[in-house]
Amino acid sequence: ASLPPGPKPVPILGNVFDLTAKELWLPASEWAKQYGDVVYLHLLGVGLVFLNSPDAAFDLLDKRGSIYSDKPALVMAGELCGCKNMVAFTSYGEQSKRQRKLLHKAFGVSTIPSYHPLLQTETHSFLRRLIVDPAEYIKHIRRYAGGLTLSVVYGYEAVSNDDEFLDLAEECVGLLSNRIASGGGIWPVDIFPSLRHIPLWMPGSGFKKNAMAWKKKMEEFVDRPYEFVKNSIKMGSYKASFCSNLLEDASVQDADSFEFDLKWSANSMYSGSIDTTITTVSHFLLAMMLYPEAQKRAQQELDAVVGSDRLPTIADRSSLPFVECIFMESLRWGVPVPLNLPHRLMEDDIYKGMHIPKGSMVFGNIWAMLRNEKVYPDPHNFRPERYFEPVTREMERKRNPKNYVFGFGRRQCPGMNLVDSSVWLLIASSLATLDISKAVDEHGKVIEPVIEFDNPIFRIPNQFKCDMRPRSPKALSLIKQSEIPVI
Ligand code: HEM
Repeated sequence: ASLPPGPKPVPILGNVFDLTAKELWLPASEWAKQYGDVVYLHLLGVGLVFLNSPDAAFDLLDKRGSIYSDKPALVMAGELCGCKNMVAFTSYGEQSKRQRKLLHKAFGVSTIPSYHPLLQTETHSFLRRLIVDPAEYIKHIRRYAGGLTLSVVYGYEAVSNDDEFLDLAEECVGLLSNRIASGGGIWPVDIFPSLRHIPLWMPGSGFKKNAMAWKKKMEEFVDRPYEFVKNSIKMGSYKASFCSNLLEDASVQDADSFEFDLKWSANSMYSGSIDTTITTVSHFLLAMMLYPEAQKRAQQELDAVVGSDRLPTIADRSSLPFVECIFMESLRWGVPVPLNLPHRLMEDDIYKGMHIPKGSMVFGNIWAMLRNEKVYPDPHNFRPERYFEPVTREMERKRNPKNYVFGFGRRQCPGMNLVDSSVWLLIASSLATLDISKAVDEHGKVIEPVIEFDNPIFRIPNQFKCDMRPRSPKALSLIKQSEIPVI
């Protein structure tokens, strides 16, 4: 069988550059139009495979998950910086299976309601921060996602903005996404592994010195919050959390590596939740600003169902079909992780007569799937009402963006059930209380947002100008009244 079709290899280093280019999903989707559902590209001895349709992604990443669930072994990020034990980086095998079992135990559909009160508290704090300083919305989303994860995972309540764990976590997530995994996590030492032996006194060894410092930080980030949980359990005063629940559940503690698995899985959730939440919520804000009719319609629905005397809760969800459409369309239109995270193929494979070589890095092209005009007519526009159009059951399932944005098969996002509640609540609560519109300059002129995407993995719109204010004096007092004070 021959290799899947694809573009001609570009000159060696040019190709590495291509891989780390901004918005790689755009050229990848052009290749999809030209070459079809499975596109192959060769890069310095490694095959890159793009799966451009749901069928191809499910057939391989899901149905053949036993060979498509490995992760590329990254020398710099994994080995030198110590990230290889984080769930998103662990190679497929016993360790990754044990870690994912712990994550499922904590974040399976049935456990999510136990987090509802916490989601509410964090959502309200987010709204309070947002109305004080709307221009810094990214900072507030980061703080929201961080605070939520610290409490869900460690039962730790951040009490101030300069909280030591929040600071440590932000520093480490920043290191991970801006330094260690920037440019797709590919470093010269990943291409020329012998560079790992370069002595520290030699020019060009700077990456190794950095790696040593970063590794130390990452380990601190893994150990300290975990020690906090263990100490609080010892002292007898703690809040139920992912860690405490599992530490008290003898049925999951059979492996010798239990503690190791637990503390690295816990930490992985922190890293997994920040950029993804920033992307998703930024796109929601952007859409509300650019499509005011959709915003109005959702607000009318909320006013009719929830009224103006209280904030929405998860219990209102089934009575708010249009808000649901806004949530789904924000995921579809935003495409938070457009090329998924790469999976590594563990054995040679044949698919529809094409030979896919062992060791290939396989990307699910979620961008192409969610911009498919056959499933989503007028795909570049934010049109939440599209989900009201009557279709067959089969199509109903097929067009639900939640089936794609969280990835595929055995590496699918373990946070997806949590996100389904947390981001929904954040969207519903923001719509109920805020008017979101384009900012206006000092001369009263509307500022058109400039939207660019610099991050190669997560489709995060660079910070844009936006106006967010309480919809009414009553909305303002609801935000202010809700539970704990602003911190
Ligand atoms: C806000 C929306 C989020 C989106 C769109 C999202 C999306 C994704 C995607 C696309 C993957 C890769 C799946 C694959 O390789 O096939 C992933 C992996 C992962 N996500 Fe999420 N995620 C979100 C939030 C979260 C949250 C809140 C958590 C933690 C509580 C989390 C934890 C993880 C972890 C640990 C992995 C690695 C799984 C593995 O490699 O086995 N994510 N996520």
